[in-house]
Amino acid sequence: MASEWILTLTAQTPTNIAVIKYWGKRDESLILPVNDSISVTLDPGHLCTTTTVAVSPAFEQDRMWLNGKEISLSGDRFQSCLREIRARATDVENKEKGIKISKKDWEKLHLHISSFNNFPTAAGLASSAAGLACLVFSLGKLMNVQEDHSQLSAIARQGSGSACRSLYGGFVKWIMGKEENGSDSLAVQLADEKHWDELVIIIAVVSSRQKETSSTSGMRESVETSLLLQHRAKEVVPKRILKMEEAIQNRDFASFAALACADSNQFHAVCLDTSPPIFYMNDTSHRIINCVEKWNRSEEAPQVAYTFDAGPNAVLIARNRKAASLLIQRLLYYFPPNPETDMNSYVLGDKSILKDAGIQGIDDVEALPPPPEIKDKIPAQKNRGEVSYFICTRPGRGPVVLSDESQALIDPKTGLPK
Ligand SMILES: Nc1ncnc2c1ncn2[C@@H]1O[C@H](COP(=O)(O)OP(=O)(O)OP(=O)(O)O)[C@@H](O)[C@H]1O
Ligand SMILES: C[C@@](O)(CCOP(=O)(O)OP(=O)(O)O)CC(=O)O
Repeated sequence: MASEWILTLTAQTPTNIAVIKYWGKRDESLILPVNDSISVTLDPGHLCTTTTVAVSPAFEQDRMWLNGKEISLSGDRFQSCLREIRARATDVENKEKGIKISKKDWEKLHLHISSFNNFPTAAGLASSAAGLACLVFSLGKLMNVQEDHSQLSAIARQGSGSACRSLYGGFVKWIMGKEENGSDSLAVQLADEKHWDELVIIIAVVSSRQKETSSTSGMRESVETSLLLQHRAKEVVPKRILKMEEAIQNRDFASFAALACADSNQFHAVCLDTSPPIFYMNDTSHRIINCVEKWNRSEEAPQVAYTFDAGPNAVLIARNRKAASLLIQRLLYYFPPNPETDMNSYVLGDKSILKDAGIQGIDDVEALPPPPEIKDKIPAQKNRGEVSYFICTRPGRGPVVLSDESQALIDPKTGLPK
């Protein structure tokens, strides 16, 4: 091997939102869950991680930069992913650059990794899921790993449980598996993103001051203290998984919404059943649930499903574009922005939903009438400034390699972040 070359690869990976939740591990170090879970992959056009991985004989150690800042790779989770993926590396040849790397070379070659999330990191938007999935996917491609996406998902799982579901687009199931070594605890695709492309997803990023308990420690405490978690894992989730798979296959929104809302509520009930109790949702989250429940009950069939992860942010799944535009009207009525806020920075992502709703500027928000389901009742309270911003998105595709050099985050000449 000549010593001056640098080989790079860039990939993009989506985040995902669980509609049947993963909460609780049976093995902490391998990250093996106590139940199956199901998620929807979110459109990477709006929420994604981009990661460039580089290898060179000139690199002296493995290094990583996240959003431009160097971070340590010494944690067990990063180390597990690096070890597992290196163990599966195969021969790589790049004729154009005259580079040949043999399977055994990978053991001594070091990596530089630069990653960027196009949405806030550690803000309850599952950056760890997209981030760890992207790390494993991009390294797998760079090292010519032959394993399929499900096998890669079992490696990403060891970085963060929910990351395994980001190896596929559309609707994904993480099968908990039975093996002690975790080899059968992996993700499979239930349906791709085109299967149910009417769905529209609106995320309400709720302003929150308090630092929440991390998912990792929260679920550890629930496993140790919550009897409801044991009941949920044994009796409730297995049946719900079957029903949710059926609802997705049949595009049965009424069942999908009932199951997703019930499962989110039960996950938060498990958090309350934990000792000491964990509070992830706040008053704003509860107000959003009320708004959706009230509206759904006033219609013949549910229009929107809600689900909340380990934080106060709401993920709202509307049955179609029409329902999404009626939803954004309601959300903006109850949660108008602070004065001086530019609508362009208050509603992000697919802004065409806003256009469908007839909202161009702040004046249109102020002029919104109360939703009909509260008509003739006590005027609804407005909660200005309780939501930081909304993101409009949809179910999206799985990881892809980006071949356009301009999207790479590492300079191919220096081996350092651009
Ligand atoms: N692009 C990335 N590449 C590698 N690791 C990442 C990346 N983005 C985030 N992470 C890891 O995930 C951690 C943040 O995870 P954390 O669970 O705190 O937040 P989150 O996933 O954004 O929110 P939540 O889990 O509440 O939805 C970061 O500190 C980092 O270790
Ligand atoms: C509430 C959840 O979002 C919990 C996600 O937990 P993480 O995957 O972040 O936890 P670790 O495996 O410890 O990294 C539900 C879900 O995504 O299924």
